[in-house]
Amino acid sequence: MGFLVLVRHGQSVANLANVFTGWLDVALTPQGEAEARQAGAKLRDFHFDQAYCSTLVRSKLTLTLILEQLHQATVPVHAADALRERMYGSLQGLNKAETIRRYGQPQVDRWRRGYEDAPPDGETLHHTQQRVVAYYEQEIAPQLRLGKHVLVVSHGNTLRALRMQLEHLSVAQVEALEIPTGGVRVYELTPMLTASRMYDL
Ligand SMILES: O=C(O)[C@@H](CO)OP(=O)(O)O
Repeated sequence: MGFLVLVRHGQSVANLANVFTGWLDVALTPQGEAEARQAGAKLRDFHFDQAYCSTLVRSKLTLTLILEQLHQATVPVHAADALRERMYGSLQGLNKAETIRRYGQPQVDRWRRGYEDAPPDGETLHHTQQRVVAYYEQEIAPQLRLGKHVLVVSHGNTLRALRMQLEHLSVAQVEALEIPTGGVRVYELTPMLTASRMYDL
C-alpha cells in the first residue's frame, strides 16, 4: 500500500519575525531545525522511496534534517519550483502586524486565507493550488499508484491547497485550515489513491 506524508518546513527566520515570506528564500531558525528533527523522530517507523521539496532553502533543509534523523539520507530527492510557497507579491518582506494596522484585519485575513483573494501582485490560493496539484498529478501520484512511500516537504499555503484537493475540503474549510511549522500529516492510500486513513503525527 502506498502512503504519502506531507510536512510543513520548520520555523523560518521570517516566521519568527512575523514577516510575509512567500518566495523570499529565508533560513530556518534553531527552533525550526529542531522542529524538522522532531518531524523525523515522529516518522521513525516509516521508510521512504522518494522525497520531494520546494526549491526554497527552508523546505530543502527541513527535508535533509528529516532524512538524516531517519538514517535515510540516500532516498532520492526532487526539488521543484511547483512546490514553492504561494507568491505573496508586494506583501513579501512586510511585517504582518504592521500590515494589519495599515490595511485592517479583515483585508489582511482575506489576503492570507481567502481562496480567491490575490495579495497585491501575488498569487491567489486557487492559483497556487493549480500549479501544486498539476505537479502532484504528474510526478507524485504515479509513484503512489505503484505503492511507493512518498515524503513531501513544502509550505503552509501549498499544503493547504494540496490538502483541499486530497481531502475534498470546501472553500470554507480550506480558509479555516492552519498548518503548524513542522506539522506532519499521513495518508494511507489504496491503488486508486483513495485515502483509507489520514492522520496527523
Ligand atoms: O508568510 C508566508 O509565506 C506564509 C507562511 O509562513 O504566511 P501566511 O501564514 O500568512 O500565509
